[in-house]
Amino acid sequence: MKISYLGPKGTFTKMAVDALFPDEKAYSYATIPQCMDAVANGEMDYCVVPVENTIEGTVPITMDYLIHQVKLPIIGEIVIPIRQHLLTNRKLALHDIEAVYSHSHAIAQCHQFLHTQLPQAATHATSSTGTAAEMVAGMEEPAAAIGNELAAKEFGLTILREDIHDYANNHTRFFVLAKQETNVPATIGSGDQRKTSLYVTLPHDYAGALHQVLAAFAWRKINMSKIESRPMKTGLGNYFFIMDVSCEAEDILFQGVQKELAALGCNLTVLGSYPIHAYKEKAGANL
Ligand SMILES: O=C(O)C(=O)C[C@]1(C(=O)O)C=C[C@@H](O)C=C1
Repeated sequence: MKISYLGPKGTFTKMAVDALFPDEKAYSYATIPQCMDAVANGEMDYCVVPVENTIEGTVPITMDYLIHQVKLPIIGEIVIPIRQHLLTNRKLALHDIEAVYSHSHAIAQCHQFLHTQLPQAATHATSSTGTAAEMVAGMEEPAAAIGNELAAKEFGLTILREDIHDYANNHTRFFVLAKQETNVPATIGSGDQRKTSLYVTLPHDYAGALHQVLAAFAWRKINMSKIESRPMKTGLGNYFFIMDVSCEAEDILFQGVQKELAALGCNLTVLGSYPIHAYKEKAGANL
């Protein structure tokens, strides 16, 4: 089994891969779209991609690429705790740090820390937190990376400040994508708890359109755990809606929703029905 993930080493995505596929070979790619392409073109069996963070919300590149570019079913989900640390290649005083490197989502999770503790430092977005750690490891100038303990270990960095994310409850949700709906690998979980992700486009803009969509789920008592609007990229004000619901796409009630929305002229596309992996933090792990 081959799994692609956002590399190089020491990324949060790698932590998710290690939890989901402890015994499989994982291959690092430089970007999230490259991870997905590798599954679409058959190089890899699965990819693990970040989709949503407690502090910063959706990872737009993942959802946009999944919906507009590659059609890969979601076959699993994992949520892992995120601890952001300030990493340097030597002992430095905070006021001497001139630049901070990290993934844009990691920088966004630490805005307040950067604003109050490192006002002099320029921030630079990198393709992942692992890339930032790798870059900072080789720098002469006083710079820091934002990343996890795994990255500190992999690249021999010092943790100058621990837990610099602005809100204590910091978690990121990851999807497992496959080329087609398959038997889900046992480590992802067969789970009693399952979800379906989908998106809905409205036929046109009219009063109560979204209300009608929501009502189709509501009166069938299908619980919706997330709804988000994303631009259709066709013109200002044109949006579609991504939703997560707590049932299977095969559920008779869900099929009723599909029929009702079709009758209203809406388009409902299922992105996947999948189990939720129960993440267990390793005892003593500082991750
Ligand atoms: O850069 C990493 O370490 C990643 O795995 C990417 C990513 C993300 O895109 O949200 C994953 C988890 C954290 O929220 C920060 C960054």
